[in-house]
Amino acid sequence: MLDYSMLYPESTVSRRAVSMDGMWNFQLDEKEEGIASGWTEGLPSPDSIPVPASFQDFYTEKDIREYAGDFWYEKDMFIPGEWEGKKVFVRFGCATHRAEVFVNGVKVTEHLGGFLPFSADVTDVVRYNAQNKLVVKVNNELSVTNIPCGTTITLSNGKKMAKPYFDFFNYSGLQRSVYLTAVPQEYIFDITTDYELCGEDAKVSYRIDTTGEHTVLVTLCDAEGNVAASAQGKEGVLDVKNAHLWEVRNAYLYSMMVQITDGAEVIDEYRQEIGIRTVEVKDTSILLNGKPVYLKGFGKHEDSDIIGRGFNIGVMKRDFELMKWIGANSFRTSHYPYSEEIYQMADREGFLIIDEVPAVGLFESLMNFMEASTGKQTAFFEKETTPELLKSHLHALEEMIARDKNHPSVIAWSLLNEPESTSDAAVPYFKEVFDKAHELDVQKRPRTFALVMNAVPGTCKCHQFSDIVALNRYYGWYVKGGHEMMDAREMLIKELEGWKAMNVNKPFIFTEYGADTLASEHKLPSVMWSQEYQEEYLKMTHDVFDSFDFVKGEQVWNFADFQTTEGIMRVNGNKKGIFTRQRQPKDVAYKLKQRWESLPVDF
Ligand SMILES: CCCN1C[C@@H](O)[C@H](O)[C@@H](C(=O)O)C1
Repeated sequence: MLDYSMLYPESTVSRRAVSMDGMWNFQLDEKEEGIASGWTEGLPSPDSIPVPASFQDFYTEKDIREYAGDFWYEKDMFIPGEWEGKKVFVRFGCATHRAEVFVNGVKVTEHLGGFLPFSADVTDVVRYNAQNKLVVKVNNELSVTNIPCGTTITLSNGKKMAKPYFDFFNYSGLQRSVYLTAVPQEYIFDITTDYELCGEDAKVSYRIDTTGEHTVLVTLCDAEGNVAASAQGKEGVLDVKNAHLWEVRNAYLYSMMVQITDGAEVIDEYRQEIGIRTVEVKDTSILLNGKPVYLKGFGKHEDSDIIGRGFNIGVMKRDFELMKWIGANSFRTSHYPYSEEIYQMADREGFLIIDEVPAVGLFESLMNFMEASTGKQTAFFEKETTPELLKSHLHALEEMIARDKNHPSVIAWSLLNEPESTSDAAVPYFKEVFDKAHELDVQKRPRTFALVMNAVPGTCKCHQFSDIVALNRYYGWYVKGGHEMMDAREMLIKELEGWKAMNVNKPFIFTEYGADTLASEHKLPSVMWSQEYQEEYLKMTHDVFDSFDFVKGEQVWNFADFQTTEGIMRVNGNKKGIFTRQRQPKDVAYKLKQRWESLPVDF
């Protein structure tokens, strides 16, 4: 069990959640002098910067964009007198990739992992009815002992630089909202739900974790506010008659009200939206509420102009409108858990999410997938650092499942992305990760990982752990691109024939396939990077998918163009988007819309 609650910050009759978003003081600490120089009491010569946001794209200096090392944030926070007697926390949506938190000069917590929330209990260090000094030291260096993996080099001028083992920019900072929260001394710590369908009715099993022993009441209301069921006790089952199920692209949310009571007094109260649905794998089908579903959608990134990987509520709204327009029903949170608000929106809009832990870059090379496409074998999991990496990986997995477990939109866990999975050493590592996910998730959702290109029939030693086999494949781009596409098609068919011959009897989905495309490029006949080529590539790939009945999902890489490190393979970022980074359609979006709107519903 984590030592901080993962419940989303909410104000209720017993709680307060105050946003600290806005301009914060900010200062780089290239000499790593901050601790010794007393920055924990306040920054000596700060700039000011928005939170939530990555810091890299605000400035004009390349040294700042490429900065790797320590950097500090500072914010004054007023703690009202009426909070005295409650427990007071500072809750970070994330701090990328690690943080130490100080209040009034006292260290209150630290956290490793850049894409999940954590809280600092500041009850005993704050002054009430007064301003308090919050200072956060963040560090964005990469290594092979934390996820996502990479390394940090030192340039000839002594400056550090991140070298990711992954294909997205190492944006960092306080990239999600920060809240000041107050809860009663006895409060609701966690809520866990599970579902069973019984004809027209449903059973909602629940467990409520609190910090005390008073009575717990649970009331489930339908969307009209009518009580659908209620129960007393920290664990129980709510019998819901004529349950209105949560369906793909046809969401229905109930409101679960949880109260800790002492007679008529409400000690703590928290409300969470839930969707009654089941998800399971049966043979080669993915079943939602017992009915087969075919995943249509994307690999995405939390990525946009100016604020980088900062949570952008407007981009979130536009992305969902575009996904509805194009006929998608799902996306993978490649390659890290996204902001909570995105899952809340998917719950409301009826989108299916494959929730991915930031285990990317677990392959022994900088351009990992390029090495993989050459069949290069690496013993990534035989390093002496592997045990420490596994510890970080399992902790991030525990946080992700604790945070996202009650979202009806989350239908599967992606536990690694393009790891090295062809060596014997990978097998025990994968077993630990997959077993942990099964143990932590009361709903026992399907588990998967994205197979990199050298993980094919006969070489991959780890797809045995997957409930859904997810393939990242680029036949026609990284392999046999251009006029050789006819041979790429044959290679894709050959691989799928190979999987078919293995009688894996699991659903296969493509979690990546795509072609870099400049929205400015038209060419007849086509050439790679032209809009015409992206269309030809997707048509070839889809035609092959349609001839294998165990293919149960297609998630194009990528929803939108996104920022990567600079290099000879990237034109100011990855251009495989169906939409531009500014969320405007490339020509192929209209073809994809036609395909997805014409695909049969049942598979
Ligand atoms: C084996 C494919 C790996 N895949 C990872 C993803 O993060 C990259 O952006 C993508 C690409 O190269 O476009 C390749």
